Amino acid sequence: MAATTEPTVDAHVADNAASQANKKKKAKKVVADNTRYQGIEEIMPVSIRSSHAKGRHAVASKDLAAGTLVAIEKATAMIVRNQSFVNICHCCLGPVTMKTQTRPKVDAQGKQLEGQLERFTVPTHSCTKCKMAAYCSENCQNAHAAEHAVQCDALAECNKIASTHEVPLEHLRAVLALIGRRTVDGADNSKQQEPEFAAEAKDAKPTCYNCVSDLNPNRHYIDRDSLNNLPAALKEVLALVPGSARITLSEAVEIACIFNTNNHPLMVNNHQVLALFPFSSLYFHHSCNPNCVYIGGGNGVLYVRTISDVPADADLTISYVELYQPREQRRRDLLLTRHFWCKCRRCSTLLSKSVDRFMDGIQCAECKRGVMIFEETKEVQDINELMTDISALDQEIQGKFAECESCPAKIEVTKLVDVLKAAITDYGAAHMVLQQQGDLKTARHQLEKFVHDYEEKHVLSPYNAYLINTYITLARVCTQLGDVDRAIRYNGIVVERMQGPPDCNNAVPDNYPRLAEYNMTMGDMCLKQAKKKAANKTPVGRNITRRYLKEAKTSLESAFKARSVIYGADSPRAEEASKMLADAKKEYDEYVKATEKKKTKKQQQQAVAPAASGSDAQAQQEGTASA
Ligand SMILES: C[S@+](CC[C@H](N)C(=O)[O-])C[C@H]1O[C@@H](n2cnc3c(N)ncnc32)[C@H](O)[C@@H]1O
Repeated sequence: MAATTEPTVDAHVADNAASQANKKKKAKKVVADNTRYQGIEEIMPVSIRSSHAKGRHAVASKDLAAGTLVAIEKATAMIVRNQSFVNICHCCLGPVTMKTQTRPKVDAQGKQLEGQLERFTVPTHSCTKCKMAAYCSENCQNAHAAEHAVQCDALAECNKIASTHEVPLEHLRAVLALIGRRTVDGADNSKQQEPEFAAEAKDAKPTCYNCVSDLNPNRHYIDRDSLNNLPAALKEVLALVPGSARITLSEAVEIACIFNTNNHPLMVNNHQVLALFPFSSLYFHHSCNPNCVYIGGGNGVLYVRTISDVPADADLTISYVELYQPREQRRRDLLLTRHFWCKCRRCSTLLSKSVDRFMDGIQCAECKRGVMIFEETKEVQDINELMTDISALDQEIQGKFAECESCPAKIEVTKLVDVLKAAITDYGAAHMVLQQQGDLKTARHQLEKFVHDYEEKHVLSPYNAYLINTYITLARVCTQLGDVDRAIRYNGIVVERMQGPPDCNNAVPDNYPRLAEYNMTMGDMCLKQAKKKAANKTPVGRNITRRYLKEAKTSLESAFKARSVIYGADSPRAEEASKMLADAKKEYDEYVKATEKKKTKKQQQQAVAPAASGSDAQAQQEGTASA
């Protein structure tokens, strides 16, 4: 991979087509070599395998309990996303502090306004030359210096180059970040490197640059416009990289596609980071019913943990997309972002036999119980085809009927598709009010109307993903509007339905991170609301308080269990859930005790009262008698 003579952009595009075709042919014959990655087997309970059918993949080396750590990997390269650019450190992802400065004020034409100054904020530590890297401290800036030095001149021009060639800025930044890694690894001196695996995050070293070329760029799936413009943009970028660190244009395009296809988004304090973890991307395949999760820690470290018990030899899988979506939506998301058509077991099962039918389906207008679905069979091979060939679906459904699974009713598939299309349009319109106008009250009204039109009128299955996603938004909107009782009700619907119908429930896996967070929110809201409602001493008030406290306990118990599995029993997130659970239990026990005490006192009084009135009567009688 050493620097060689630069090919022209056109030659590069032609080369690509040929090398892609060759690679496709080769891929069928060659079983990948795992040697470079075998070190992981010594420290983690995984076996790494390679086969014609699955390519490289990881399996459990023994029976694993839910919550077992199966990999720790530090990113080869990461980029803080454009919108969070100055918020988190480009070295360790810690928070960046800002300082205020002043500068001469200018008018709309850029003319300096005499004697007028304006204040603006900049990161306390940043590269003053390119202004494209922010840090949390001087230490981090120094630690990143060698990696940054080879990128600095190019980063300074990146914005301009990206907009001239109409390519995403992040594609260019990703290539530069990888060039930075390659330099500090010493790969520019053709040094052979091996990935070093660690059992603890503190010992993890970034996976070396050389492993990047093992990843699949899935170039034929990337949208043609950005792929066509990329070589010219990267050519300009490479010209600004110091000669010793420079790579060939072909290699730059290849690693841009690899980063684009294989990066994992990490959320760090609500800021998004894109990071490349070659080992995890290579060996943990995607499944829509995964048995592992990946969790991004600070410092660009990725943890992979089992979320269910996994028997020895079973494939270890993670999900690259949001799971509570209709199957076709998940597949399209994967095609757009990861550039492959999902063939996991869940997606390969007939829709009519899968829990997916509820998320996709409409409700039978006759019996108002059964779901009706359209069994879509067409595999989309190419993203460009997906964008352009909308008539394919129309042709496929002509003259077909969908049957109700509970009664003999049938409808034309074209009508079923019309219902779904209308639901998607209305769903989009209701959410648009929120996004564009930010008007919470109107948005709530629209979202509740969607629920009324599609659930209460029995149009969509109650488990349909558009309905659940509407409840998710409604819970958030009601919280913002201060209607906590309603927010609790909507959040409760989400928690209950997200697991799928009772007799068919693995719409999301056990210990699914999003579900854990909805349980956490539920527990938090119920606990706070119960404390407020406790002031209401009427029987109704007491009932509500007790119900909320009970709900808080149940939700927090689930959240604590799930967070311990997902993040580890000693993680700060599990600890937070444990503290809240202890608080909920204490509040519940004390409330029950206090109300029981009151009840007993009242009962005693009531028990004494008839006796007292009895003796009064007797006394009266006696009195009368004595009188
Ligand atoms: C780089 S990794 C896996 C490594 C791959 N097995 C190999 O040896 O090159 C991700 C790639 O595996 C394939 N893949 C993973 N999960 C898949 C799934 N559920 N359905 C179809 N292909 C999948 C896709 O081609 C994807 O781009």
